[in-house]
Amino acid sequence: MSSEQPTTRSGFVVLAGRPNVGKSTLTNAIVGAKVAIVSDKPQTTRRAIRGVRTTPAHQLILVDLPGVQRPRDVLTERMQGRVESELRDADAALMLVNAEQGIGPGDRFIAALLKRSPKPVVIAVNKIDRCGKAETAAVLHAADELDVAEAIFPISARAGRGVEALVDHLAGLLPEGPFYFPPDERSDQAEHVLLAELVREQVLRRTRQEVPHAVEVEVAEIDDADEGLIFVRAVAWVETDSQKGILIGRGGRMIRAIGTAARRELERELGTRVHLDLTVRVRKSWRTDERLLDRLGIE
Ligand SMILES: Nc1nc2c(ncn2[C@@H]2O[C@H](COP(=O)(O)OP(=O)(O)OP(=O)(O)O)[C@@H](O)[C@H]2O)c(=O)[nH]1
Repeated sequence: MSSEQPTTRSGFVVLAGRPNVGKSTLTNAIVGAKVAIVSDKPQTTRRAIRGVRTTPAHQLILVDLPGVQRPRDVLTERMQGRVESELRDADAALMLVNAEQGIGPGDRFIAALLKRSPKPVVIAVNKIDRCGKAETAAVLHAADELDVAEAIFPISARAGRGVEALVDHLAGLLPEGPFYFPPDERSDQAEHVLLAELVREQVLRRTRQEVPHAVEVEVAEIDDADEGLIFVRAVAWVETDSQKGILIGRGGRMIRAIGTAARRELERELGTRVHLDLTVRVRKSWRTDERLLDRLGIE
């Protein structure tokens, strides 16, 4: 008779994919909680957010990478560096492609990047809820022709279709070993970063064109000294006075709407009443300000 402990598997899977393919939605579906914000604007994800999924048998840690892009400014250069270093430290890579759009040059660029690493690569073809059978089959075939993946899964991250089969396969790629995080932990994001992301999500929902990408949110203070009420002071940084004007809106209407919606999200997250103090401030070219990027937690 053996008295050995059942073996567990644990490890890191990096998520790569063009902007807007559904990486955040899939992270949330796998983890079973909202750990990454979702928006219909590309390039929403700026940080490598880890979602942690734990079962008795495995712990799968997802590193939700920013949309892979050629370096353009300090911000995207940092993202690029992040992709490469995360790949080095991961056990496998999961490349997400968009079934609705098919395989394009951006996907080929990512596939080439992944091919340079010896780590196993799995492709998930997402948004199959938007496609017919023949269309999905054509994209699965095109994904296979990228010649990078050892397995390909059709999924709908939004509807949860195919996600369990994908997770089972990924779990099998993880090495045997103890868990990195306590079983009830789902993310390693600092609280102020998560709260700032929830505020930024509401900004993204309500703004258009260049404004969404010009905004960064910093949570400067979280004070829970009052019973049953948490005070959160947040600053929305923009790059120009005109962006500030847009964000504040006529008579302050826009910032009030953002603040009200964000406060509800914070209350849901924190499980208590929240007083949100949200101001808009201009910092010319914060994207190239290394010190501010450090303070905002963008590595
Ligand atoms: N129909 C459909 N829409 C989806 C699916 N998965 C994600 N979406 C939508 O696609 C959009 C982008 O999703 P995100 O999860 O924010 O994409 P992302 O890859 O994290 O985006 P970046 O932050 O730009 O890297 C959102 O509007 C999602 O609701 C899916 O399976 N089906």
